[in-house]
Amino acid sequence: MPETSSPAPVRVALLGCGVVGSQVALGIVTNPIDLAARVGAPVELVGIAVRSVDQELDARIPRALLTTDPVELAGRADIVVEVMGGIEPARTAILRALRSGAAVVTANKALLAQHGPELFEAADAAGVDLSYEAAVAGAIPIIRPIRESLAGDHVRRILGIVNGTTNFVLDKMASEGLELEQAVKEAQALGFAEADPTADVEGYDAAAKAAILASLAFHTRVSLKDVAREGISGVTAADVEWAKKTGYVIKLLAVAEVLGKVDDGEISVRVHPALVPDTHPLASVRGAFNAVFVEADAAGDLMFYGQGAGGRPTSSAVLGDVVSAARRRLTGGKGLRESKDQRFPVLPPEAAITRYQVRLAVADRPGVLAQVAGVLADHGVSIDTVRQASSHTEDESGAATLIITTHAAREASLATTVDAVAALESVRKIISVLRVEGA
Ligand SMILES: NC(=O)C1=CN([C@@H]2O[C@H](COP(=O)(O)OP(=O)(O)OC[C@H]3O[C@@H](n4cnc5c(N)ncnc54)[C@H](O)[C@@H]3O)[C@@H](O)[C@H]2O)C=CC1
Ligand SMILES: N[C@@H](CC=O)C(=O)O
Ligand code: NA
Repeated sequence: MPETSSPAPVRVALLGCGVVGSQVALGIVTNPIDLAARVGAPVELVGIAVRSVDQELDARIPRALLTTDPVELAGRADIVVEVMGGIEPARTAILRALRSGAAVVTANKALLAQHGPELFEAADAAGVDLSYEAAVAGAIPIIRPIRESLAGDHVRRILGIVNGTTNFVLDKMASEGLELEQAVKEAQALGFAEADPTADVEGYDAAAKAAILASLAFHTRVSLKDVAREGISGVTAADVEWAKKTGYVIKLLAVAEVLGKVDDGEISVRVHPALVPDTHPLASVRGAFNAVFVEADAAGDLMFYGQGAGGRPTSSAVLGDVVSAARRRLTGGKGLRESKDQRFPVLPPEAAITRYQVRLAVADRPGVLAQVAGVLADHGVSIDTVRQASSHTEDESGAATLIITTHAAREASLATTVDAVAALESVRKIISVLRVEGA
């Protein structure tokens, strides 16, 4: 019988062995036969970069692979998996890997949203893959569907719950009446939160993911600084309670949409807490789960749902990218190029079109509602619904509460209108202003 030579192993370097990295390592070391069968060659873990070689490690992960030099390790592998987080040394290590001809798999949305162009150019120049399925919505396959499956369609709008921590926190506030800080601590203990949870709470993590999704969906480079961002630290227990009473739930949403012609318009990309009707599919997304709702011209509405955070779920997306990159390594061919030919202008935040629900405390006397409605009309903002709660509310004693929901208008005119309403003598206080999406 002729002797067939077995293919050389595909060498994988793992940069980071924390919540995600440890699960990736376990996926490789505990599953070698399956991985080899899927790839067509053995997959060999050649090193693991960590901050300290004394860090806790699952006994199945060989300690001998540990190093504290991620940049050096990045130069001696066929595939480099970056799950350290942060900007440096992740950026330098990835550039080193790409320039040495290695494919890179990363979960680092913060890095991609800030330094994407430099990294994609290095990947294009080397003709290798730079894959990042885990960077948006953890385990949910969303990068590949938008980048590849929908590449022949026009995406009009993306509405996503893309941060597990804040969804978990808002859910805990609504269902168990927990305070925000207490719920954040639980999310940290469960491994959902970023190293600094401010990135989750203040919407930076979701904004980075929104930039990545918008870039792919609209074939335009969108970076973190293009995304209007507001986190959930201003959301109160009373907001959550009123949302429920008025038929909504509060979600931190990432919104990316084309305004105007689908192939020649302008795009708006933003992250903010929003009231979502309790009948909308996104309203039923609980805990740390994520969901991305995509509206495309030909495909219509699509929804992608699953675990958006956590070590094991996220490792599924990382390992999927590793298998794809390893297969390409074996079969040959260049990595996928970045698609950035459309160049839609990105609108400033004030040009976004949205709806507001304004909750305000007003003097409890006749004629006040008409006054407030008059100000809205003067500013060309039309009212969808008004609700008046009984006097002596919890928000302001001796006052009545008005809850006004507007029709869609430019963000700038809605903001000016709220200022004009606040200036009325009969208005004691604007208690909260929340945007309404998905209605
Ligand atoms: N935890 C999650 O649910 C998800 C995390 N991600 C992303 O995955 C990446 C990693 O996140 P986690 O695993 O949660 O972080 P982690 O903090 O649990 O782990 C980080 C690992 O990288 C190592 N590391 C950090 N800086 C290093 C340096 N300078 N040199 C050598 N090693 C270094 C640490 O020793 C640790 O092993 C981040 O980019 C994060 O945004 C993405 C999706 C979900
Ligand atoms: N901190 C992030 C982790 C996944 O990207 C989140 O909470 O979603
Ligand atoms: Na994903």
